[in-house]
Amino acid sequence: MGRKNHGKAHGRVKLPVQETNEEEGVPKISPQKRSEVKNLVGKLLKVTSTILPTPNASKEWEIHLEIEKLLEKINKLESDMKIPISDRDTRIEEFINWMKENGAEIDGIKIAQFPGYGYGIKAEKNFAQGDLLIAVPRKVMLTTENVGDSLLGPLMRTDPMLQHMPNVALSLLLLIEKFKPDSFWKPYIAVLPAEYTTVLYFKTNELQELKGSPSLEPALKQCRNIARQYAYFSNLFQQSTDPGIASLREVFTYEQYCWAVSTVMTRQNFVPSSDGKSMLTALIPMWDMCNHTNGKLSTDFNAVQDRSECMACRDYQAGEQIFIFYGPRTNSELFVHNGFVYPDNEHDGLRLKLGVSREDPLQPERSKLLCRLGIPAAGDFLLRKGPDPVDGRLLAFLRVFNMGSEHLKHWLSSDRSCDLVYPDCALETEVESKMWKFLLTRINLLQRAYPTTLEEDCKKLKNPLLTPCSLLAVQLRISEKLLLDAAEEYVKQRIKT
Ligand SMILES: C[S@@+](CC[C@H](N)C(=O)[O-])C[C@H]1O[C@@H](n2cnc3c(N)ncnc32)[C@H](O)[C@@H]1O
Repeated sequence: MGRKNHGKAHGRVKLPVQETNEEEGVPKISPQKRSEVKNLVGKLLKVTSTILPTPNASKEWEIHLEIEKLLEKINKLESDMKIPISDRDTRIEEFINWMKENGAEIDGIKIAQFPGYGYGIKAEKNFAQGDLLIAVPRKVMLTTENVGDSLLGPLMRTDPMLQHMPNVALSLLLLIEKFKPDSFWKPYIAVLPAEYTTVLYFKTNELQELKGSPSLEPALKQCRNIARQYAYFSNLFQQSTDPGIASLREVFTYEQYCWAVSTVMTRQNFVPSSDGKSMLTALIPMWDMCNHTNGKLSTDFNAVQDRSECMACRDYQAGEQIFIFYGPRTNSELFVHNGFVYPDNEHDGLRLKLGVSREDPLQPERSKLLCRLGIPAAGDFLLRKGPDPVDGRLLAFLRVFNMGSEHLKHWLSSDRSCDLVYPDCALETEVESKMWKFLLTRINLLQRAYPTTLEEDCKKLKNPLLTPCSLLAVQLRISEKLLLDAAEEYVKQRIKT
């Protein structure tokens, strides 16, 4: 598909390396600095590959600090390869023309700035729910199907990371296209943000705002994974004798990798492959300018017209911002994977790590009953936002977790054990009361882990000097605390009755 549609844009062309800017190439760094980077990358690979036998937040933080120190040195050395950033604002018209020339249907909408959102899509006429808003032909999408035809093709066929992680492959492809002067996707890449507020862009003091939050651990994991990927590819590119890869080596820095990964993380979608047999990770120009709101998914792939179609998820008046629904994600997930927090999130929830201890003498019985219910004996459970914070899965786990041996025996021999997921299941009062008290203790422990109060956070949010990343961390803390407070109230009511 790629070769047929885009001709030489996908061909194996060597990236030019000159001494000036993004349009012409990237300035080189000295052989001495390159060798220093190589040395630091070796250390980075080692630190990022540390295996912790059990999850340990303070050890994870120590590792993060070590990683940060190495990355700081690497960034300094690689700063010679920095390129000036062009203003995306000045490239919008060219991008819109490119989209239309390539068959996109984008009448009645435009790209505009919205405070607090960056760019977004604005309605220029009225749209009714279900109307077609944006149609993007496959031709302009950047997908993992394009990787095979690119400089990465030979590596893709042998490298396990590229084969198993399509988002990584797409990130590297995006970098290749960014630095290819005649890239077909140049008008698209020119309107992408120059930087992001994903956790990869957080400074140590900004990440510290998450102290006590259950979101700190996944945020640190994300930083560690991306640093490891960078180290892995940096090493690989240094050693490769492939001329295509040698060109990639000249532009590959930690900063550029973070940019590419963050672009893919915050904008990716999935489309069917050209033969319809599998799903591809894809960047969909224009559609990816839409910001998120509560609602229903309203984008689909039209196989007949070979294009992605986005419908209005509600009525829109001319002048309004048009939103889409990204999917049911918690604020913690939006924070770690999408670089924003959505205070009105209907799908918000808080991850509770729960598990039956191997030391528990009743562990075999509990595990057996949980298994019967299709629930793992250890794992992540979600405490939901809203009037009904405990879903059936969590409820059943808590019940089984708090049963005595007689109760377990009863429920293991009962053919009604599936009822344990329902709130109105006729359960022994003793178990019910024990489990609500257990949940209350867990909620209180989480609440006490935060070093600040909700009032202090709300006050901090109003500080005009707060950086965008700190602002997100404080917003996340607030949404977590509000959720915990509401869940605490709910559980206290259950204990009373
Ligand atoms: C797919 S892009 C949307 C276009 C983006 N605003 C831009 O300027 O290119 C997703 C990014 O938009 C921002 N975003 C999307 N929905 C948002 C929301 N409801 N509130 C705040 N930021 C949002 C976040 O920065 C997110 O990473």
